[in-house]
Amino acid sequence: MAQAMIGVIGGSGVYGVDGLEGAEWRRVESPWGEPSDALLFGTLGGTPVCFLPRHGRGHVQTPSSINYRANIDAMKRAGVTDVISVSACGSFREEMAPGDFVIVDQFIDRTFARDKSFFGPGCVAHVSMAEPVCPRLGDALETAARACGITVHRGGTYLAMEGPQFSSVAESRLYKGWGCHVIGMTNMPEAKLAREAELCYATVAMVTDYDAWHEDHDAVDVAAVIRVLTGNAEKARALVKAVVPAFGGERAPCPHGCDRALEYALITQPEARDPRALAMLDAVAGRMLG
Ligand SMILES: CSC[C@H]1O[C@H](OP(=O)(O)O)[C@H](O)[C@@H]1O
Ligand SMILES: Nc1ncnc2[nH]cnc12
Repeated sequence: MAQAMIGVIGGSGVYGVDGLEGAEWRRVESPWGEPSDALLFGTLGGTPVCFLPRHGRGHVQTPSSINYRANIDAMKRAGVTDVISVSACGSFREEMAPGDFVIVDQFIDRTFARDKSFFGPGCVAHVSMAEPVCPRLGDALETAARACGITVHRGGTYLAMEGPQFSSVAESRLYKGWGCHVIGMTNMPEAKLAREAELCYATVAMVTDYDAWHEDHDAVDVAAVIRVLTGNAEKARALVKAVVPAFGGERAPCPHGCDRALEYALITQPEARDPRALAMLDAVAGRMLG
């Protein structure tokens, strides 16, 4: 049985980890290009942690310019087993109010200007995204959030939009009508790539606003997001500090199969695989490709 290493991808407002012991920023090279930043390594209560600011320090990457493949590959390469994605979001539900956290369990991917797979010509794979979020990681996050006194909702659908502009009123009403719970710009293709890399993945979506559908609230703008973000970010850092020690010691394989996602996904015949494609997949799929 292996030891867990928890990867934390910090979104808007979350640019570090509280109480990280032995903290050290280290660049991780990836064949997929430049990750958003160096990775911050350390331990929390003895459990290894690796933190990556999704937009880079200083928030320099847009949702569309983030190299999601390099970010996930770098984490996999560094030994991460579980990814906690911390993300600001708008809400389509009255009861999911600014300041609340949502542990989402579904995504609708409306992004269109991003590289979405590690696989392609020369090595084709189709992983299941039916259940994109790891319930074991979600359980740990829910328990830790409640222990921290955070108002947390379990389950919800996150609509990933391309951005960087926010939605129109018509779009916001449309997504609400589709049954979505929250909206953001970054969790896709991040969640798809984490699944391809056989990493457990869960999102803590921190509500900052009611997007543009709510008649009693102004449509979202960055100033409104930032007003709520500061408090949310403090709660998120407390949550990370509380959840990581739950992963200490030896750990059983994922009961939901996240760590074996490629087992029935690769379809290119071994003799037809392109060695150049395989070389790029050494970290993500080395377990399966030998
Ligand atoms: C600063 S508001 C819009 C911005 O915030 C969210 O980022 P993240 O998911 O990284 O927290 C949203 O997706 C947009 O990128
Ligand atoms: N309303 C919203 N739409 C997209 N991304 C967001 N991030 C925070 N609030 C958002």
